[in-house]
Amino acid sequence: MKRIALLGPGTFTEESADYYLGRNHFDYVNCKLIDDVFMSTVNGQTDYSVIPIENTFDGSVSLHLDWLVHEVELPMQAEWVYPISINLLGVAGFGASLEAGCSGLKKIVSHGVTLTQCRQFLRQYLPHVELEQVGSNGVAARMVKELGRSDVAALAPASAGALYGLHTWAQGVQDHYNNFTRFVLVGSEPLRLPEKTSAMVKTTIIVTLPDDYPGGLHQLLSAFAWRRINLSKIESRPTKKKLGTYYFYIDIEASMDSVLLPAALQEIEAIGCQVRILGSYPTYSYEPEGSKV
Ligand SMILES: O=C(O)C(=O)C[C@]1(C(=O)O)C=C[C@@H](O)C=C1
Repeated sequence: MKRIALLGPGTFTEESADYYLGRNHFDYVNCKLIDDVFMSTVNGQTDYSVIPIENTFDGSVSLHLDWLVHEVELPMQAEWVYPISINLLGVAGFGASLEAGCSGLKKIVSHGVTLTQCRQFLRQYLPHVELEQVGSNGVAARMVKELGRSDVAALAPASAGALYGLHTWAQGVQDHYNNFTRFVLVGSEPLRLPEKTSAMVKTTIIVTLPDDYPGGLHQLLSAFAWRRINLSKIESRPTKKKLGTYYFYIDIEASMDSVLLPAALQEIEAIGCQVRILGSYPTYSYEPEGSKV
């Protein structure tokens, strides 16, 4: 069985892995912090890591992209998206309805990204409550269970409530209904997900321009444009070498096995750009009741 490192248990990452990987072919290795997730595959304790990299509303998870670019050499081998439905979970007791302001509730624990995804909800219903960030939503739910205090609650997935026997005070409290997170599976060997069909192969690259000069980015993009290769994402990120210097993180809707993409990358290198390929990998879509996202 392949070993998969992920934030867990009781996290959205774990829920998404259950949907896309399942437990028949994979052993999950639970980690408390994202650093441990990355390092377990780097150190060979696991074959792959599952990493959340982007959310519909928060955009890129910068810390995780930075890990992939600066800290580790773990190629991307698959990508999937998963819906994020956030619940308010607690031990029985604070009891008052949300409309009444849950007046007994003093503290909410959650992952920072999840707190951001519930900002309007928190402002509207729980403005008096102290917020505490922890390394994952699973850790948040476990804390609430262990504390056993009715004035502390977690924002976490339904699976965390089931795992720790918590009461669900409110369901789907994220500010936006259409809330999805994109995850990548990284590791040294290619992997086709069992029983899932990939819609497309994508390639992710990092490009550094030789210099800051007029039209540099235009020149880079034209290598894709005239070949009619679609880019689904481009983001500039700091090189971390000097303030005001950037590289481009680019998702391309084409495979490195195609004829056109390697030629485009050669052209970009010929104009002096540095190109690093983070992965060329199948993407998988969430299909609720047969309809594709
Ligand atoms: O803590 C969790 O539940 C996670 O899986 C982590 C994580 C993240 O790091 O972005 C994953 C998806 C959600 O958007 C919020 C948190």
